[in-house]
Amino acid sequence: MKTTILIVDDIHEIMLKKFDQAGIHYDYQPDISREEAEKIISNYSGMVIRSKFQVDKAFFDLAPNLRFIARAGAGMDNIDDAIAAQRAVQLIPANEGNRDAVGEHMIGMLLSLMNNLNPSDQQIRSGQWLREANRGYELKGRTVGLIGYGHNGMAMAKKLSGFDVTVLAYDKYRIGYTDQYATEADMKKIYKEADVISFHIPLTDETKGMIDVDYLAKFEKPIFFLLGARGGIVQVPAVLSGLDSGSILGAAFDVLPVEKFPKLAEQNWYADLIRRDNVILSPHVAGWTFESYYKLSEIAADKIIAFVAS
Ligand SMILES: O=C(O)CC[C@@H](O)C(=O)O
Repeated sequence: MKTTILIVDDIHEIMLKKFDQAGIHYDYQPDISREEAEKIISNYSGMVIRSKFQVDKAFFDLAPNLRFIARAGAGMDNIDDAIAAQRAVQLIPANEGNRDAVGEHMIGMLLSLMNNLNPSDQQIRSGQWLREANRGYELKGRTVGLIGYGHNGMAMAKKLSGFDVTVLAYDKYRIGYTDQYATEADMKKIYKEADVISFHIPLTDETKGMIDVDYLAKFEKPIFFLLGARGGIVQVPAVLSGLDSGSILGAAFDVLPVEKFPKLAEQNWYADLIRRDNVILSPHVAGWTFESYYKLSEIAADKIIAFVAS
């Protein structure tokens, strides 16, 4: 079957240009609904997605000719990878495309938390000039624990290298590496030494809800907590308890277990989360820059072209 790709989400035109140059056929249908995609997917050998819909067993059953699914993004949690493996459908992520964006965003959130930028900005807008209440903390000399050391974790470590911090990285799947930006560590060392923790791991059956009260209780020092991976890995009430007890000094969430309104506002932890000055939130945009929009599409296109040629 000739390679024909269905692109079901909004991508940068660089991808289409690259496919044109490589002579690859595609249908660019960024507004297609899942129902419409289900009707036509059997005609395609490849698919490009972002976060639009879950590619589950029901969808795979309608796609007997599919050889690959590429994601113009990093996380592949909206694809059933077990079914993909069973059906020999290659999954192609493009995580190199937004790692810089995520690293910069998470460091921005951290610096903002450590220097009270959000509350002080709001205070000035409401006529309050409070200096002592806004005394900040410095990052220099602290230890940052990275949990997950793939593309995103490594980009974060590299960006932290100018801050005079110690970076400890734990990755269950990368034992025995060394690089100039982070020191490999087990979780025991991170629990003991980290002042800041940042998660760079995917959402899987194993990681779902893993950041709970017991997990957070293992950290021996008060920590700043950063989450820019997937909201599904955290139990938000556990972080709120840590903020109450002082074992968490501040928390930054670019992702939440439930995203978008109105569902987010219906969560029983939402009101408690948003009332706090030492919490900073962004709407799943850490990897969402003008530059990453281009790079994600460019990298996904290059990987698809290489896969098709192989
Ligand atoms: O495309 C998106 O909406 C998600 C972006 C990001 O979380 C990713 O997995 O690359």
